Amino acid sequence: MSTLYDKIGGEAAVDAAVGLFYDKVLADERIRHFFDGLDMERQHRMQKGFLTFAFGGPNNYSGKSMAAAHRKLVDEKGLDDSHFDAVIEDLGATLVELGVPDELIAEAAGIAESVRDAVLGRG
Ligand code: HEM
Repeated sequence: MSTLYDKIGGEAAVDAAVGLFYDKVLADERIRHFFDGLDMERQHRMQKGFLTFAFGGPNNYSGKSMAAAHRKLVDEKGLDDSHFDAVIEDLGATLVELGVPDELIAEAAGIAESVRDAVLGRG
């Protein structure tokens, strides 16, 4: 059965989406401050890791848990649901621009939702 990742277009789609998504996140006044001062490599790890995950892609990510990766942001910078909502919105806008059908966008948002509590340190 083909996964959402395959349906969206696999790694090529992730690569196409990374640049667009990055521009939206950094232009988004609700969340851009979380990325201030991060080097490009870390930025890229976040964007690509986020998109691959949201597309249900191959789980090559071997870094920290979602909770550990975002703990400082929650504890020191007040990362909360409103910021999570903003990222999901930017993801949706990115995929609309790439011509991804609505039902696949909804699927990607659903996958991202599945780690909301972990990212926000609620378990
Ligand atoms: C589905 C939700 C999310 C996923 C799958 C995700 C994924 C990731 C991944 C894979 C990393 C890299 C961790 C590492 O290798 O060190 C990361 C780091 C990061 N994430 Fe997320 N993220 C999500 C939500 C968010 C949200 C809502 C924000 C802020 C608005 C955010 C901001 C960041 C930042 C700033 C880093 C870098 C932290 C650092 O390097 O110190 N993430 N995220």
